[in-house]
Amino acid sequence: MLNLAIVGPGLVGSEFIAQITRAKLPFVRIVAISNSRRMLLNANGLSPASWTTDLAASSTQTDLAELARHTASTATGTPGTRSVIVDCTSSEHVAKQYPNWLGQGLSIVTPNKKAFSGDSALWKDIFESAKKSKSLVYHESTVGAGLPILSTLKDLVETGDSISRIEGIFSGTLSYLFNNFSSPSPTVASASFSSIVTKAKSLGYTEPDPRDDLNGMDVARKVVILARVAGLELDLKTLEVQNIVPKELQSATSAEEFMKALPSADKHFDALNEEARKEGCVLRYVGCVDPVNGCSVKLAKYPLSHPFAALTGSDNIVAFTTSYFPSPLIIQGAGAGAAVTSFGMFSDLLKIARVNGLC
Ligand SMILES: NC(=O)C1=CN([C@@H]2O[C@H](COP(=O)(O)OP(=O)(O)OC[C@H]3O[C@@H](n4cnc5c(N)ncnc54)[C@H](OP(=O)(O)O)[C@@H]3O)[C@@H](O)[C@H]2O)C=CC1
Ligand SMILES: N[C@@H](CC=O)C(=O)O
Ligand code: NA
Repeated sequence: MLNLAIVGPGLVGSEFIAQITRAKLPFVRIVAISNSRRMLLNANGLSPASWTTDLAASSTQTDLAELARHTASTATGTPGTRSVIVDCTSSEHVAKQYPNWLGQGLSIVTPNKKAFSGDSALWKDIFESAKKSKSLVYHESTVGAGLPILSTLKDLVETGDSISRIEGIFSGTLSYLFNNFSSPSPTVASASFSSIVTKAKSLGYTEPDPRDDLNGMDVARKVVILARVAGLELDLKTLEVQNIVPKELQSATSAEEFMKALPSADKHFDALNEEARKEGCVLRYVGCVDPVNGCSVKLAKYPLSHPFAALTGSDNIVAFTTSYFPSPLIIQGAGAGAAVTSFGMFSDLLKIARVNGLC
């Protein structure tokens, strides 16, 4: 069996529960669900049909240490059973628990970027703890949502390839935003910048706080994760990141206040777009990992003939230039949204099931 604790059943977490419920896998059971306030624990399995109302009615306050103890204990003394915490939050506090959880024999599946892009000491602790306790950590959805970007990179590295450059559009939100706002087609009249951000939020592409997308930090975190999986030492603190939020909006005290004020920046973005258009280019927000020339995260102009200019929807695109692939290996597709993100987490879960001989 795989006994799951779902931490953070928000947009992505509830879609994940829906996907595993639809799949009716006989070896998967949810033994805990917790949001930031309440939790449900049941070693025999929670009801996937009524978890929303059950959680809302629960009088048990969230206690992550108790949740971990409970979840780990459901596998104790039961050969062939593994307990997995599925962290669907964007919380740094939750991410900091991973080394301890892994040490208790719990495995981790997560789309939360915080643990892998934060302090490099946390990265080391996580993987050392996992190795020591033979626990598993999978985080495919932290880069390009469900697109097989990290598994491909890991395979390249582990088969002895040498990475020359990883370049791409890694934000579903910024892809959707600039594909619509800065279209290569002269006949497409773009909607206002602020209204496209609002649409991206309603489609579930943005971070819980859309400022984390627009300030470049979401892409920066992905670039750090890619660099580290490629074997480089990179830290958020030393990476140059272009924040596209105009200065006067940077002091907004909440996401709501920021979204309300965003239309005042529309003229600024219109001017940037017009400047690119006059040069025969479009605007795209791009991340790059380059072991020799350095890593970067910035808004840049691309000619209409460039593959980045032809992107549509919330697509991500990544080009790996390596010794094996001097003509780059390219992965492209929807890179944000609850369905594709959960797909990536579900595939990670199946990897754990395979290691355990369950499928
Ligand atoms: N949307 C996308 O396309 C993608 C998202 N991701 C990542 O997926 C993750 C989830 O995003 P999303 O579903 O949009 O986020 P939501 O804001 O919808 O959900 C977050 C959930 O986390 C819970 N939570 C927050 N802090 C804690 C805590 N300390 N303890 C327990 N639960 C907590 C919240 O509980 P409460 O309701 O009580 O606050 C809520 O249930 C993020 O890390 C995001 O970066 C990754 C790839 C793509
Ligand atoms: N907000 C992110 C979600 C996935 O990581 C994005 O837009 O790509
Ligand atoms: Na991915």
